[in-house]
Amino acid sequence: MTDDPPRNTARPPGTAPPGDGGPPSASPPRLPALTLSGLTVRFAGLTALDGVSFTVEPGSVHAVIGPNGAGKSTCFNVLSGVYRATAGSVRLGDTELTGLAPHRIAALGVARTFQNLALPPHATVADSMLLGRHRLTRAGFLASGLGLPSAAGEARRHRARVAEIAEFVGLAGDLDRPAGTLPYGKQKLVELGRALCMEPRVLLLDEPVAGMTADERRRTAAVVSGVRDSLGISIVLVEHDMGVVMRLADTVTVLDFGRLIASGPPARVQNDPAVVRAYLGADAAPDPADQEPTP
Ligand SMILES: Nc1ncnc2c1ncn2[C@@H]1O[C@H](COP(=O)(O)OP(=O)(O)OP(=O)(O)O)[C@@H](O)[C@H]1O
Repeated sequence: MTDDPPRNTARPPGTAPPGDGGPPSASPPRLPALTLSGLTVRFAGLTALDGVSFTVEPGSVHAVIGPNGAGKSTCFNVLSGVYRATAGSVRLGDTELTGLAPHRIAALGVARTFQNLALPPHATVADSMLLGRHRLTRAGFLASGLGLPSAAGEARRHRARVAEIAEFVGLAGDLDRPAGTLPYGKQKLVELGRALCMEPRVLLLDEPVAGMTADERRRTAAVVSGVRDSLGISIVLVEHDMGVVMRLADTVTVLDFGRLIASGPPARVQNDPAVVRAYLGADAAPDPADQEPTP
């Protein structure tokens, strides 16, 4: 893969995607913040998330990091509706997401990618990405089945939007290839493209660069920052690659044993003694409480 930044050929979210019917608007509406308040998840005696609260500001990249077992995936699974919170809430703007089924949360504009590839193995890149437009499709089963002009027109508009998004993520030349035959890094970009095809307001990225070569990591990081900068979509990023986290994130929240131990700009969080201790062990950084007071 090359390392060119993505070209801004995609329309911002909320500006009438093809097939969605509404008028295009010149300036995108202000996107809502995603707010987690006191989020707690317990599994039979184990507290995987313990009263976690933070806000993902609109149009920002918010990384959630922490050692293995810290609760990052649990947090993602609650945000996307796969797990139910034991207590606390998740809101997108004024809309309560807590307890909604995954498809309802997706319909409200929260899209996610998965840690492991979840692409249909034989489908082309274009068809895999079209799956992301399912909820925006208006033509009924009958109209599509009978090949009515209205359905054909809508299908054409969806394919045009898929082509725009493919260009944005750097897959314009791969649309007709079976997704399963592409290099791993490009397959992950197909997943990202499919999530963008949902015209999301919030994108949840679960370890987007895991298993990639250095080149693929750079390319994917450039696409992710393009999604924020050009499309204004809020991104929640769970990622173990600290280089990518520090480069991309506007805010970093650190979890450890299900608790939030630090949250703030990357440079500050990186030097937080509690974070250093969580990653490197109890002896790695002095606890300020243990230090002799200076005379
Ligand atoms: N469905 C489940 N049932 C029981 N325990 C679970 C379940 N999902 C997660 N856990 C437990 O909750 C804790 C947090 O797990 P989680 O997968 O959220 O951590 P993580 O930070 O994503 O870890 P990793 O970086 O290894 O993926 C762990 O102790 C894990 O074993």
